[in-house]
Amino acid sequence: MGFYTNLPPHLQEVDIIVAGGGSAGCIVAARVSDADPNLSVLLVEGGANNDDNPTITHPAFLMANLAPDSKHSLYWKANRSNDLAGRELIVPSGGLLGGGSSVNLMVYTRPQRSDFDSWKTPGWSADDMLQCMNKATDYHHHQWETYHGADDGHIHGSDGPMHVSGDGFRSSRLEDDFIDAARKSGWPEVPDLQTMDAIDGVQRAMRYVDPAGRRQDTAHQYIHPLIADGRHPNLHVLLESRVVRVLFEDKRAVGVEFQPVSQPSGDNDNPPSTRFVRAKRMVVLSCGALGTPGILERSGVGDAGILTSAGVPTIIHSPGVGRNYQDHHMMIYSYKSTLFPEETLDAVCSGRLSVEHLVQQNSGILSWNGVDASCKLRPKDEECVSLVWGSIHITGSSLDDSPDFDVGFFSDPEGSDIQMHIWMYKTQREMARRMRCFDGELAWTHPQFPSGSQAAPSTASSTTPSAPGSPPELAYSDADDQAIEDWLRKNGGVVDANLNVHGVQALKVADLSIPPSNIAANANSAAMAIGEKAALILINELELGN
Ligand SMILES: Cc1cc2nc3c(=O)[nH]c(=O)nc-3n(C[C@H](O)[C@H](O)[C@H](O)COP(=O)(O)OP(=O)(O)OC[C@H]3O[C@@H](n4cnc5c(N)ncnc54)[C@H](O)[C@@H]3O)c2cc1C
Repeated sequence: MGFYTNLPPHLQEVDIIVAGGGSAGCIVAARVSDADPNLSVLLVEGGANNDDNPTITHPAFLMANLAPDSKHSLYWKANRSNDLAGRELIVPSGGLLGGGSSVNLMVYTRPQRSDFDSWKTPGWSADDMLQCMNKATDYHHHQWETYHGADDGHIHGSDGPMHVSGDGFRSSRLEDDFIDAARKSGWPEVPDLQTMDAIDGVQRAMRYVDPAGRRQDTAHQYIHPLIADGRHPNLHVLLESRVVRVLFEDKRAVGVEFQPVSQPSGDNDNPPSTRFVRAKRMVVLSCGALGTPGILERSGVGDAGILTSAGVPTIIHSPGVGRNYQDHHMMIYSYKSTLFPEETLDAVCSGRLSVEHLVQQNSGILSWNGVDASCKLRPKDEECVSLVWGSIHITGSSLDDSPDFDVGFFSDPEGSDIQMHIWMYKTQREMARRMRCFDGELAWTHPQFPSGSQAAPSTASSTTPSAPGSPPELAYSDADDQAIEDWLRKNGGVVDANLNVHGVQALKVADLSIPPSNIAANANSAAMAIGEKAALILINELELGN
């Protein structure tokens, strides 16, 4: 059977609990349960099953999962921010089995080599992570690609569960138009921008969509096949059950407390009823960059001051938990075009074409995610450097206490992060203006320039720090530098290179909350690589399959 919304009596204790069934969590649970049939694995997911749900499997319905009332996404409300004109930003993340991979835009992009190497963590170099990304993917080369002999089969994966293709519906006229306009703006077409080295160009987009037009999410590609094949009775998935906290005995993780979604939330006088499940060998947290910090803090692992204010007894003072939140800022500027309606996703998104009609007709447009070209453009150093971090912390011990969530966007006192956006705005606008189908800006999605302005220029200013004062400079040896780096890492870090949470035993984290710094790409490939890496670490440590 494999899927439950009520934990059956025989599953009160398992070997491994994976909390959170998203991009990384599904991979961890599937790989370790497949490695050893004697190992019982329980994946606990807060959201619903995604199995064969048409709004998930058909790429064209992607916007339905991001509607304000969608049960497929979680919406994290940030604090009101003066840096954002007084707005309370909402950050979405996946909220059902498959997590972000079930609701994302399916764009296949990968980090740059320098992103991984800058983590400076043994075992997590760009070469290590390339192997993990490739383990997850089966890349279908498209007819337009010419590799100049570069791809000897090692750049992209060829036998992983997640198919990547450029097949299915494409709005070819628009795609060619954009690529041509980018070239006129000085950005050439590059056949493959996902080599981890290529940069400064535009590419015809590849997608996490298989050649038959189905979304590739980690639940459909890793979990469902194992549950269906009848050979993995050791893999169990508990759905609609939100993990509240990790249970500890003598600082060893021994299970989790969870709250079935069907339970009323309760209040101070009548707290919601919760349940428990025990893990004999390991608990792995994989609830995402916004979900995992709260679980750690409710469990007593976090900054002691924050835990005390929230009424949670401290088990380990770990000041890095919930700190250093970084994200990709996404701005959408829209343009009017001379395209025909069938060359856009408008009719699907607006509801002019119904889901039922399109599915009945098996329409080709169902396979389309609306992204036919993408680019990776690097501004010059003097144009911007963005190093702004936010944070997310609990304010109370219950799942329903709203987090204290500071996105940190645009909060750099030097303004470097906003300069990045100004650069991006101008760059994309020059491309759009060079497209043949360009028919003007959709004004309300653009900045409101003063009347009479030609919408010009605000240039980035160099923000070189002032020179040090009069004392002679200290001389540092390489070993001194390493010592400083180690101290900084320990002070801010939450997990070690094997994903163990500092200060406790039998607890690991495997999701996008662990990277020391952000990556320059859409994040799904990195999240999946973390899942593959975590599985390798667990299989090795627990000597599974031997
Ligand atoms: C709208 C959107 C569009 C995106 N587009 C792209 C794209 O085109 N290409 C790309 O590469 N990347 C894209 N991304 C990013 C990418 O999908 C995510 O970065 C990635 O899925 C994160 O993986 P994760 O494993 O860290 O977390 P998630 O995939 O978010 O997994 C976390 C899981 O934990 C569950 N959970 C949370 N709290 C609890 C709890 N208390 N108890 C139990 N379960 C819990 C959630 O329901 C979820 O299933 C997009 C993301 C979003 C939100």
